[in-house]
Amino acid sequence: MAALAPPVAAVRVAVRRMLAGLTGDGPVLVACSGGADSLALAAATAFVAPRLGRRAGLVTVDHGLQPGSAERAAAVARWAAGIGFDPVDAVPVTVAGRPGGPEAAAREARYQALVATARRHDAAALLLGHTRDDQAETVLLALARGGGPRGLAGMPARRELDGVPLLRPLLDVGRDDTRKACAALGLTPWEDPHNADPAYARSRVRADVLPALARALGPAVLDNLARTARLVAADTAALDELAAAALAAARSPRGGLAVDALAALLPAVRTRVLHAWARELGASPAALSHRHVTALDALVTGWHGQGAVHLPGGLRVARHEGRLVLAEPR
Ligand SMILES: Nc1ncnc2c1ncn2[C@@H]1O[C@H](COP(=O)(O)OP(=O)(O)OP(=O)(O)O)[C@@H](O)[C@H]1O
Repeated sequence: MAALAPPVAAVRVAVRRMLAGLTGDGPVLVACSGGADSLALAAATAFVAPRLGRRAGLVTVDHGLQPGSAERAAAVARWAAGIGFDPVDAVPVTVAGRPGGPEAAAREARYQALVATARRHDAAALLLGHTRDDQAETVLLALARGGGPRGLAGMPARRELDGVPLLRPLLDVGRDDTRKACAALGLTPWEDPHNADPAYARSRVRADVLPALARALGPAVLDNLARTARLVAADTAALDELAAAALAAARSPRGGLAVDALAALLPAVRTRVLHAWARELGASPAALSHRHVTALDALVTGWHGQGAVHLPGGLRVARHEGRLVLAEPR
């Protein structure tokens, strides 16, 4: 018997690690575009899941944005059914008419369809094919955009979306390995033209910035960026927990938050408390910026009788009798 190619083994090990601790009886569902990352993930899951006593399903989304996209989705679904995935779904979505740019709209439509499919099948988890390279790109983009620790924490290996556990087993596997794994298994990945389109910041990071960094600083750069994300994610989770407890303790029985309690907090905890509270009041997370939180913070730490702070969604927060309170809309 031919020896197992190391990249194939690396992807299988990563998937086995992630699935080993999974609870729930339903199938695991691989989100597969047909690209090298999710194709390698799918092939590994088809091998590993049954050996762990789990059913493996696959879902592919047709964004309908390129000629031939329906055929691509159908080809992925045929391949999946042929190697034993069950259930297999090819789900068409409508991207036009959603808010945000085309990339954000496609992403939103994709996640909605993926999660809806996972719920329909009572899936134990939805598996995504993001790799260490994707993580490194995410961290660099967040750094360049001033995203703060939450951005630098990158993509989590596990999180829940609408009750569905989203898992990213390949965050420690390089894109090189997913390509090599596909080649070793005789699989031909679909090349998404968007991935090479210089109109997208992520494509430019992928094609120009990361290779330049690796040339200048050595190939460990990718690993180091991904490790940075893990370290920051752990710190961020700890700060979030402290902030949740501090928010509960700062609530005033008369409504709003007590300024004294807020003033006693460390700045990193206080800004998180204010951010969480503003979201609770109804400010949309996407529109809530550093500037808004800084203005709220000034009501606590730089008080000089200033007026109410305006938050997204027409909300106004004022300092009143030692509390931060939601002011009446004008
Ligand atoms: N059309 C799709 N249908 C199903 N899942 C998708 C689709 N597009 C992306 N995904 C899932 O989201 C993950 C990230 O996709 P994205 O396009 O951001 O990265 P990528 O590196 O190009 O991944 P891939 O090589 O697998 O296409 C994919 O690995 C896959 O799990």
